[in-house]
Amino acid sequence: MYKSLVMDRTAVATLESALIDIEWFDKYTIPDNSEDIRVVIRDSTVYILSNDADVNSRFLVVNLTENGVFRGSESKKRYFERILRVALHCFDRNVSLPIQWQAYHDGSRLSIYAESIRSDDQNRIYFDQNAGERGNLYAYAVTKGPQQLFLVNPDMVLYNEAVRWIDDAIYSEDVEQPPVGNLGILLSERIGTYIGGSTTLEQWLNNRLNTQQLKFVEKPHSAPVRLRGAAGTGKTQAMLVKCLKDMYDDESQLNTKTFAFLTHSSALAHEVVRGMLYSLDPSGRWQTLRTAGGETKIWIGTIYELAQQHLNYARKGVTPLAVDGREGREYQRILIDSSLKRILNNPHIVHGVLASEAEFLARLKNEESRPALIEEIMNEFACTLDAENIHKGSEAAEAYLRGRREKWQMDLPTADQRKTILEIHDVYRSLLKQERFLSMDQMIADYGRYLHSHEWEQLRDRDGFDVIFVDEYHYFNRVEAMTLHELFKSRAKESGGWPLFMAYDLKQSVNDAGLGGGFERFRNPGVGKSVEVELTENYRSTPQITRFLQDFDAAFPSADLEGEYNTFIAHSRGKDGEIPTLKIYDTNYELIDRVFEAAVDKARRIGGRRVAVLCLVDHLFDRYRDAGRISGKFVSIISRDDLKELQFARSRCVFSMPEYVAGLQFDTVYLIHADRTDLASDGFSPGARRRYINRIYLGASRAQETLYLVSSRERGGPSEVLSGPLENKTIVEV
Ligand SMILES: Nc1ncnc2c1ncn2[C@@H]1O[C@H](COP(=O)(O)OP(=O)(O)OP(=O)(O)O)[C@@H](O)[C@H]1O
Repeated sequence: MYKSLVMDRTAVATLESALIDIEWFDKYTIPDNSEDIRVVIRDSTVYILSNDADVNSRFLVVNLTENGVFRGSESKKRYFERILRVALHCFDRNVSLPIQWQAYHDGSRLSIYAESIRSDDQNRIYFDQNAGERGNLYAYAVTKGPQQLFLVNPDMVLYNEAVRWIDDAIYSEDVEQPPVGNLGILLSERIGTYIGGSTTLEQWLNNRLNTQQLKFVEKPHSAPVRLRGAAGTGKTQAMLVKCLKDMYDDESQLNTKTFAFLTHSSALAHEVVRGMLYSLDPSGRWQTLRTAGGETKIWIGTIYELAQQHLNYARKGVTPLAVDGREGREYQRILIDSSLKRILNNPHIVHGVLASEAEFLARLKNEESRPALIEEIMNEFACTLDAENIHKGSEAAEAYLRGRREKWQMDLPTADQRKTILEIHDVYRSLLKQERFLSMDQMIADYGRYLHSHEWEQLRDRDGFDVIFVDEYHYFNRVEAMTLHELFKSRAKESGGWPLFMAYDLKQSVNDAGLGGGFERFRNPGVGKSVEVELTENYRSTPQITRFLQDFDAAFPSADLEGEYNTFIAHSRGKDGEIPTLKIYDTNYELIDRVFEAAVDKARRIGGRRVAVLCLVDHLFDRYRDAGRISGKFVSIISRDDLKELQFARSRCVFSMPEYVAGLQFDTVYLIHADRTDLASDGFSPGARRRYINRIYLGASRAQETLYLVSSRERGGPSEVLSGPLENKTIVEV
């Protein structure tokens, strides 16, 4: 019924974190308790305006007609979410666009994918970022499949009609009263606001931070600092307090420094980090700050997004393959499986290279242990070959064949075995190429080269940063970590080193990315010798859950990882709660039925986004997600980029795997399938064992109040790693 929608920046930011249902798109109304934003209608345009809007503001204009952005779309909600994010990106410059959206620029025109790359239709949404030549963002069309930007032209008559009444709407007193009934919108908090609570920056600095956190926050910008601490010790919190404090301090002085806050996941940056910043300063002032020279003061996002900004891949028609989500990994697994099969049919390998490697060949051929083997190979590709830019025929390959291997790496004692892995890798790369996919590691390798180019040498003092914070440093592989110091402006170096602040907990990493390049890169991350600050008090979990985590700690291998791996878990600062429990069911079906019954019951009482069922086994996770018996009971998070789904949980619980909810916390966690079978199988190397234990630790440490571990007799009963805690009664069987 309306032809266009017009919103100012603050209204966009408010709606971007709101829960919007499909009904909202019938009327575009806002609840009347929202003090900051209001709706005004003029002709056939809806204006959603905040108190900040004035004639000089920049506006988002959306074409709602039949030829507009929702044309034929079943998923207006998702399209609209993306449009809002593009608007924030365009207005603030410090909000990045996830690389999976494949943003493509041409002059002021921009297009992105309208939906997840998992969806079949390849619709793209089109924008003009300088509509009417006054910096407005006009979302004007959608096409099936990508088209040349200059061929998709905006309807400017509609645009002019939409902006004609802006001034009038801003000063208008006649605000639309919302009808009674379901408006389809709930103005809600970001996920990070829930983690950060309602404590402001000042309160944190005056009386909340503990001594160690304060010590970290007060560190000067003259050397890199590494912040180590177990899960829930307040690493992210301390990093954000420091980031905001340093930014505001600089603003009140010379106001020259620019800051970057990097994480490994785009959604974590956008939902959690920004939400926590909003908690620290609800005015949101930090996001529009500029330096005296007019530069955006803070940039928040992933290193991939920075790489994409600089390399502009979308223009070149190649798609980076994201592997930290379930689908990306599954796809990678299929490619590795095909590559392996091809190699096993290659007589040159089977009868030549592996002629005297009967045992290894049998391992490659064994179909039963294939999934575990593929897992190992995937880790070898990501954390050694791709991370170090090693491939068949390259110079580095020679060193790979003969070099010494670290204990954490896949067990490949002979050159012939490694040669075979290189061959599999080579086939895998050609399969990727056929699909015009680029792995993230290849993208970062290219980015590393770009950062050494003359072009960057010219641009770094304009586009680089003075201070860089890196959360989740344990997810950064060696090559990614090496790009960090190239991102500084050249003036950032003070006497001792560069201001790089990194937080990590190697035990939370479910792959070995953080181990590549040895521990030296933590102590000296290429920008000078780092100073260590260790956090030891757990603020997330109850004393009972913390005691279980301490006990479980003994299951980790130690010694060989030079102290960086070990984090000390001291006591909890939380209130007392129940002792974590272990539940054992006879069959997988019984397990899943009972767990979801209980989880949904709890979700109804305390809210779905506070209850999580986390599965430890990939194939079971996939199977259950499609199982009719629990459908409708959960929202699933199958990649780190799905975090927004949490907001739609309501009375359903969250269903995911530990690695996709890293950085988050839940009141209640059911950690399912901590079964004996997994560690008992032959295919498990020491590395795979460590990663498995990391996964349990990561999952269990998401719980604040209540933790259940759940096993199935069908898969051998409780995992052996639980025997210590069971003996010490830090977990009790019920
Ligand atoms: N000094 C403190 N006093 C009270 N609460 C705190 C303190 N420090 C952190 N917290 C709270 O503890 C919770 C966990 O903090 P945070 O997410 O920063 O931990 P983390 O070390 O980054 O955890 P993880 O590594 O598991 O992601 C948050 O709710 C945070 O606000």
